[in-house]
Amino acid sequence: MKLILIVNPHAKNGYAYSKFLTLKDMCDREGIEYWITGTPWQAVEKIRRFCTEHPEEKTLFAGIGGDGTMHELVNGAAGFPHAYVASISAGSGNDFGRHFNSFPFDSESIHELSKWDGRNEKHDAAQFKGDKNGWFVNNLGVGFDAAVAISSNRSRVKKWLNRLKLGRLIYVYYLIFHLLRYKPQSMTVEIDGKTLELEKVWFITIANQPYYGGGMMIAPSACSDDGKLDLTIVHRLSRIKFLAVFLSVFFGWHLRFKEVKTKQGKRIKIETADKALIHTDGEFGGLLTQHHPLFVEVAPKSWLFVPPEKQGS
Ligand SMILES: Nc1ncnc2c1ncn2[C@@H]1O[C@H](COP(=O)(O)OP(=O)(O)OP(=O)(O)O)[C@@H](O)[C@H]1O
Repeated sequence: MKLILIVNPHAKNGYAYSKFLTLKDMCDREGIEYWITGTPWQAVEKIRRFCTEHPEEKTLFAGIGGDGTMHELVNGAAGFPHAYVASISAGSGNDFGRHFNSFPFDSESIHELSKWDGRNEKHDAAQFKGDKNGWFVNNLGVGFDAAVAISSNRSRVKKWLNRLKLGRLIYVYYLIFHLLRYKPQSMTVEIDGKTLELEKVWFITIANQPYYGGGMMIAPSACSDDGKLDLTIVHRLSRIKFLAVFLSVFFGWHLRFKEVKTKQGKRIKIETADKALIHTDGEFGGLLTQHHPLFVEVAPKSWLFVPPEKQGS
């Protein structure tokens, strides 16, 4: 059994990297392999290549980063029966760790992982196909929430605000920015063969676990090993009421609004005659357009997770 640490040097604005440097000598001394990624998506390609070239070797890939890093690890490992995934928490939002449980970022965790005995849990992920293809493990969003997440991720100011521990301000800024400009759209959603025609849709999220946006409980009933995905659909409401709904997600009160629909399903198709942004685990997931409908399908128990032995880290 093999352990490979995967360090995203950009997670939490370089915190993951600078902290890892304090543990690097220990890893070198103890022969623990680590990859420090050079570009986004490199981890996915390296994991797939490694798993293909070493089909007999049970390998545990432990991500040092946040949700974007774990998104890459699951995209690399999903579908390989000998690839296992763990998370060492070193990101800003860490919704992955909130649900699945991460290891704390310290030498004890690395030691524990290096003595891993094969213990694991099987979880669902989902595959999406559209303008872009891939897997997600936390959630996928279409529309307003994707616009806010993607604008915030791309913002150069975010880095500086994060250094001042004011990173959330950038979400508030883009929340207001898109709230004033966003045009809700008509969408057709097919869930396990049943069609819903929806008007004035602000956003649709498809969740595998409850948390998103750094701790908001968007889908309280979502369960990552039930073979189903949980949809939250927000539509047909004024800008001002939408703001109230969006803010209520922080307290989990959004389900009390009649304009918020929840559904469960295994196979989902979303179409629009307009154009909408998609995020997958908070990362850019392509565009929903007339020419590129979005297909999402749950992949039950398709990846193997190694949680800390002491839960709640
Ligand atoms: N070597 C790299 N160079 C640049 N970007 C990278 C590299 N490796 C991964 N990334 C990207 O870095 C971004 C941020 O990573 P991540 O999401 O893990 O950290 P975070 O934003 O601090 O945490 P969270 O998403 O939990 O708030 C992701 O989009 C990921 O794809």
